[in-house]
Amino acid sequence: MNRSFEYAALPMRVVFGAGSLHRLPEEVEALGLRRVLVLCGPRQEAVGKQVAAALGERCAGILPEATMHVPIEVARRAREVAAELGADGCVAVGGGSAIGLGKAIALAHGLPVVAIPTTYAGSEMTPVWGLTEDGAKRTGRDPKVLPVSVVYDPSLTLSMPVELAVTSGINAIAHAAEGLYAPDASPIVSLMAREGARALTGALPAIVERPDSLDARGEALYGAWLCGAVLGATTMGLHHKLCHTLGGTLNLPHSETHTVVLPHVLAFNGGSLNGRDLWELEGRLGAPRSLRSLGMAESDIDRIAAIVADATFPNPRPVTRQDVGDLLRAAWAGTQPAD
Ligand SMILES: NC(=O)C1=CN([C@@H]2O[C@H](COP(=O)(O)OP(=O)(O)OC[C@H]3O[C@@H](n4cnc5c(N)ncnc54)[C@H](O)[C@@H]3O)[C@@H](O)[C@H]2O)C=CC1
Ligand SMILES: O=C(O)/C=C\C(=O)CC(=O)O
Repeated sequence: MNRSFEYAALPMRVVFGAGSLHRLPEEVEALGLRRVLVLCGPRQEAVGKQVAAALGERCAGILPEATMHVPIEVARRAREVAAELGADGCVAVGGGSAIGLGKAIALAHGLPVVAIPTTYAGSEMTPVWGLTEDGAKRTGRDPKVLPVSVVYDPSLTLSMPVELAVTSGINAIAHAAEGLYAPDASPIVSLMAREGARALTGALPAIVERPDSLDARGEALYGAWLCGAVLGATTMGLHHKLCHTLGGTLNLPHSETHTVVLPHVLAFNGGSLNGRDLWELEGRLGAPRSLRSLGMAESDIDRIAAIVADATFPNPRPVTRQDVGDLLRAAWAGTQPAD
């Protein structure tokens, strides 16, 4: 075989294991940080306080205002708070929204981010930032938003509702699926993608059956780490472009949108993960399978199809406006994807 690829390892530390939250103070100390701002979502203020307590006098304050898709107003306020407090870094605890808020501060002020992920979204492993302004989501890559240290503690994911664990796990599988056919894929990325998808497809049914299983939660978080690393290393295609547009333009929920759309994109693109199999797995896991059930109006389909078809992104198969419209109509109605 005539192999040809490029691969750049991202500079970051990972600490993984149940109970590893207790390693946070030494991570922060090793970075030389003295006044960190703790970021979390309003529904996770308790875990934000737990993190602040672990940090002791190194915590400058808590901002429990992380919001999905990082609205620009929320980003601006967080940047102001960080500056007012004289913060020299951020600790973001939560899902992609909390970590995204840390990245928004890093993008403007260059403060290092330590991430403690509590979902499987994978933002902690990427130099990708996202901001939503005037109904449109912009994303970009910048090395300064890549978290410098990531503490994965599966025990912090036990509180994640099973419904979110399922959709967030499928969000992670989406990174693996598109990483496998990305133009900048490489052998190490493909290994991570296959192993991440394997871990998650095994762990999600186990979580549904036994939500309190730390082993299953740990296996899912391990898979999420790998899939997040795939997202960080490759350029995503049609699936991620569709989900960004649906999320940023219509404010649809992130992981649920990924869950509904992915089987249809896989059926369209082909590739090594099968869309029909995933759709059937989603049915067994009780996951949402229609955009209609997420609140999308049918009348928005053509508008989203036009935005996506006019955008530039790599994809293994060329995409027309008609293709995107047909795909969205099937995902909106929740019909079984084509074989
Ligand atoms: N820049 C990047 O590389 C990436 C960015 N993202 C962004 O992240 C956002 C979505 O992140 P998600 O993690 O899907 O959602 P999220 O961070 O908004 O979390 C969803 C809800 O679940 C709660 N939650 C999270 N973990 C929990 C736990 N363990 N127990 C109980 N409640 C918990 C949160 O507080 C929130 O209310 C989107 O804005 C998306 O664009 C997602 C993936 C990668
Ligand atoms: O939208 C962002 O903030 C950046 C990337 C992602 O959300 C990746 C994804 O769609 O899961």
